Amino acid sequence: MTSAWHPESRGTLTVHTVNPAELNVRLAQDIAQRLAAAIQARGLAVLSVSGGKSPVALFEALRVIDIDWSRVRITLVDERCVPRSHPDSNALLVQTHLLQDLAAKGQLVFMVASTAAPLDTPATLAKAASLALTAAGVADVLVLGMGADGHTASLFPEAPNLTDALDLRNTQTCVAIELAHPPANAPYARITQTLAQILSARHIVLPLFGTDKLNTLQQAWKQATPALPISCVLQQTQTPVALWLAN
Ligand SMILES: O=C(O)[C@H](O)[C@@H](O)[C@H](O)[C@H](O)COP(=O)(O)O
Repeated sequence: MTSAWHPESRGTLTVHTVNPAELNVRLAQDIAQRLAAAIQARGLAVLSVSGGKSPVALFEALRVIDIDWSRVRITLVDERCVPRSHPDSNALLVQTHLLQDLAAKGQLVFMVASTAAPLDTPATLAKAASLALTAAGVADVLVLGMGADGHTASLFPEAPNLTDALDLRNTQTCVAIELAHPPANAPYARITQTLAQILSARHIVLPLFGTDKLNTLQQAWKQATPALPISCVLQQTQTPVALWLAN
């Protein structure tokens, strides 16, 4: 973000600009409060999380907060098509950093991304993940990340089926994404919630650190464009979105 640009809250989009050292703790508290309120209201809560590196500190801050984790169902916003024991598996990331602590043991409904069954293809994994998402129910909180290229979840600008995945009339909840040139740090086929599924959440949070991402955010702030899939989340007015920015 250029120093002159500070996004302001607008409509269903709330901006929290926070001291970087406090951001994950404050966001974890906000998420925990929302999950506790959902448990109070409906007897259970659903938390849907993205992978990547950014959420690790958030998961560590979240897992020590004392809510009734046995009533929390956790799903993945997206997953790499690797075994769940693979170091780049988002499922493993959640298992390692969020569920490590007893207090965070929860009823896990995971998007299935294990290649345990050798015949599993990204398409069959996406189907299995759709079933898991349906079983979990509407996400009370959905945590997004964003790449400097403007992707979110595994909705990458160059995904061959991006138009379908962004089409709000698409009734699929999860689709396979197979990129001709996947990111070097995670060169895998993926499965991802569709935009419609992401926006079915009751509340979306997007924590962002780093100037490169804030510069991308500034572009996405202007208009919705498939060239920056995150812009389709920022420009919609159906679902509350909270941006948590490090100042
Ligand atoms: O599986 C993934 O990689 C994530 O779901 C992805 O969408 C992530 O949120 C962004 O790529 C940002 O990743 P970082 O937090 O590592 O920058």
